[in-house]
This record gives sequence, C-alpha cells and structure tokens, in this order.
Amino acid sequence: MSSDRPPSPQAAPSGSGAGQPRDAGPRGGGDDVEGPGAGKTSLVRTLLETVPGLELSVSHTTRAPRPGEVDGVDYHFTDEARFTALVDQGRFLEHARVFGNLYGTSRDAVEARLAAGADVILEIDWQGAQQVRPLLPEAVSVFILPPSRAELQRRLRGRGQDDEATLARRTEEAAAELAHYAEYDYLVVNDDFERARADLEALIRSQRLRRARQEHALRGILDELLEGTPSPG
Ligand SMILES: Nc1nc2c(ncn2[C@@H]2O[C@H](COP(=O)(O)OP(=O)(O)O)[C@@H](O)[C@H]2O)c(=O)[nH]1
Ligand SMILES: Nc1ncnc2c1ncn2[C@@H]1O[C@H](COP(=O)(O)OP(=O)(O)O)[C@@H](O)[C@H]1O
Repeated sequence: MSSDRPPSPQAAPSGSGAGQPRDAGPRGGGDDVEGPGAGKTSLVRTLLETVPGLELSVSHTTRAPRPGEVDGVDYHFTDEARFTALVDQGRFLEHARVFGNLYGTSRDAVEARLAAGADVILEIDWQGAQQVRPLLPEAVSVFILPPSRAELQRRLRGRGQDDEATLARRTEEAAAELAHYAEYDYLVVNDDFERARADLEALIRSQRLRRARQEHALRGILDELLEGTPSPG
C-alpha cells in the first residue's frame, strides 16, 4: 500500500485446524490464522522460521497455560479482572470470548510492529477477524481447512493433551469456525503440510508484491525510470 495509507494487516484462515497469513502495508502487513485442529499453529511456527520479516502477534488470554506453554511467548496469560481492565482502557485491537476464555490482540503491539515494517500474523477466531477487517481493511484473511472431518478428529486426538470433554469442545469450536469460512479471503487446505506451507508463503509473497506496497519500496527506481516522461492522462 502507499505510505499515506494506514498499515494493513493480513488475515489468516480459521477453521478446523490450521493457520494462516495476512497482508501487509507499506510498512508491513498482517495475517490471521484460526481454527483448532487444522494445523494452524504448526504452519505458523514453520512460516515464522522460514519467512523473513514475518512476526506473530502474541495474544492475551484468560485460559490456563498448557504444559510447555511459556508466558509472553505462546500467550500473555492473565486473569479476567486484568483482561477486562485492558478492554476498558481500549488496549485491544480486537477481543472475544472463545468457548469460555477471553482472548485479545494488543493494539499497541500490532501497530508498533506494522509501523516497523513487519508482516504480522494474528491467530484469532472468526469474531476477532470480524473486528479487525474494518480496522485494517488491507489485511488478508486466510482460513485453514483440514482435508476431512475424519482427519480433523485424528489431529485433535493426536495432540494427546486433551480429555474427552475438551475434545468434544474443540470439535464444536472447529464446527463453529467452519461456519464462517466464507468471510475469509483465502482458503488453504492443510492436507500435505509442505504444500499448505508453500501456499501460505505464496500468499505472503504476493501481498508483498502488491503495487501499493512496491510503489513505496521502489520509489527510487520508479522515479529514475519515469524521469522526464509525461504523466498519464
Ligand atoms: N479473537 C481472538 N481469538 C484468539 C486470539 N488468540 C487465540 N484466539 C483463538 O482462540 C481459540 C482457542 O485458542 P487456544 O486456546 O490457543 O486453543 P487452540 O488454538 O484450539 O489450541 C482459537 O480459535 C484461536 O484462534 C485472540 O487474540 N483473539
Ligand atoms: N498436514 C498435516 N498432516 C498431518 N498432521 C498435521 C498436519 N498439520 C498439522 N498436523 C498435526 O495436527 C495436530 C493439530 O495441529 P495444530 O497446529 O496444533 O492445529 P491448530 O493450531 O489449528 O489447532 C498436531 O498434532 C499437528 O502435528
């Protein structure tokens, strides 16, 4: 995008299990990923390692940490009172209650990273994506789909961290997400992991090549090439 436009994040997909990328502004962009079991966390982790300039927005949540999760890395873990205070202070770009727990994206953190030129991924649910779209209209949203219901169930069970009640809840959550697939810009099926990773990387690359963003980055080349030529029209 051009430098006089606000930075736009890219939105990633949500769905029954995988992650997603989004769009960037002149200075940077963002992506959203969503949906349990599709493989979004795995895909996003891989992209963060392989794509320079890509960053993940670390959300706040009231959910308890799972074994191995690190405060400030996987989430900023907090409680309802502190989360609500942050909501009241307008500190979240978006926030939502997802199956009993509160989740939110720090406005300051995302805006600072976009301003620094990063492409920012938001791994957020459909409610959050609905809030972000009007705020960051150049964001790209991606919904990551599992290849089948049976494979989704297999992946949800495969993590081995959840009891039966939690599995039932996550299955319900995946179905709720899937109902919103049509709101997303892109659909990526996470069947073959490497293929899905490459699809997401291609989306990020294509966003980075958009004219509005290139115009900003290539100002010097364009000025030199166009020197002395009449402007169109
Ligand atoms: N709106 C919103 N949703 C979020 C945010 N962070 C995570 N989520 C969503 O909350 C849901 C549950 O996430 P989590 O507790 O990590 O469980 P898992 O992703 O199902 O393993 C997922 O759909 C996430 O995409 C956030 O900052 N905002
Ligand atoms: N393409 C794939 N093929 C097979 N298993 C996968 C694939 N992508 C992810 N998984 C596995 O599925 C499970 C859920 O992945 P995860 O990234 O936690 O999903 P999400 O973040 O969407 O809930 C994990 O055990 C992960 O290793």
